[in-house]
Amino acid sequence: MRKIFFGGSFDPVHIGHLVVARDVLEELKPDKIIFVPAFQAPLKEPHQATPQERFEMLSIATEGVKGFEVSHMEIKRGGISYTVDTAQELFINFGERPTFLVGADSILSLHMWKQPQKLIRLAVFIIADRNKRAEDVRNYLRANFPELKEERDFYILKTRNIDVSSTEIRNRVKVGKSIKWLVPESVESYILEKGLYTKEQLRA
Ligand SMILES: Nc1ncnc2c1ncn2[C@@H]1O[C@H](COP(=O)(O)OP(=O)(O)OP(=O)(O)O)[C@@H](O)[C@H]1O
Ligand SMILES: O=C(O)c1ccc[n+]([C@@H]2O[C@H](COP(=O)([O-])O)[C@@H](O)[C@H]2O)c1
Repeated sequence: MRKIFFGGSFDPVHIGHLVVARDVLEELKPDKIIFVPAFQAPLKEPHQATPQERFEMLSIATEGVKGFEVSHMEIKRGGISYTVDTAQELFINFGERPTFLVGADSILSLHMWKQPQKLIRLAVFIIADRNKRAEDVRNYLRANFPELKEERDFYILKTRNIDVSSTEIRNRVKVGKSIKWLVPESVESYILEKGLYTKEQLRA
């Protein structure tokens, strides 16, 4: 496995994203994990930070980490960032099924994604078993996509469970609660510089 693509809104990137990517890097030893910030994630409200800001936060958070990269392919494409379109683009460029890393919570909505039947033929999924949901994921995939075979079309990988989401971070910011330690330290000065959140909201 040479490259693993990790899509998301990353609004903002948080330590949960970095820990899961690190666990997958150590376990599967791909050449690269490539973070792919969406221009606009499907099934989500418009993002708070701009695509450029989310790309830059990711670049700062992953700077100097061997094996981590950030791609602007979905930002460049614009519009709604459907994974099937990204998979198709990668398939054409590399001539093989691309591998996507997704959290267990996200894969459980696969039936609502654009052209899921086409997507599952085009791509392979590494599913990060967050919150011990491996059995839920297996049952869900068996019921909705019986043609998928574990260890061929999808892999379920145990990762550390860091209980944080970008929504929680944005909600904490709204009520003036600290987000220190939830976002990578290296991103804090960017956040302040861009006025995304205030100094008080980053306090320890
Ligand atoms: N704490 C976490 N641990 C493991 N995986 C995570 C974690 N948070 C998000 N992910 C996964 O990272 C990917 C990108 O997620 P995204 O950027 O949308 O973050 P999020 O924190 O889930 O955002 P939101 O709260 O806005 O839904 C998804 O596949 C998601 O399941
Ligand atoms: O293609 C779709 O219809 C689709 C629907 C929901 C989510 N996704 C992708 O799944 C990844 C995780 O997204 P999310 O919203 O579950 O955090 C991200 O790369 C999204 O673009 C893709």
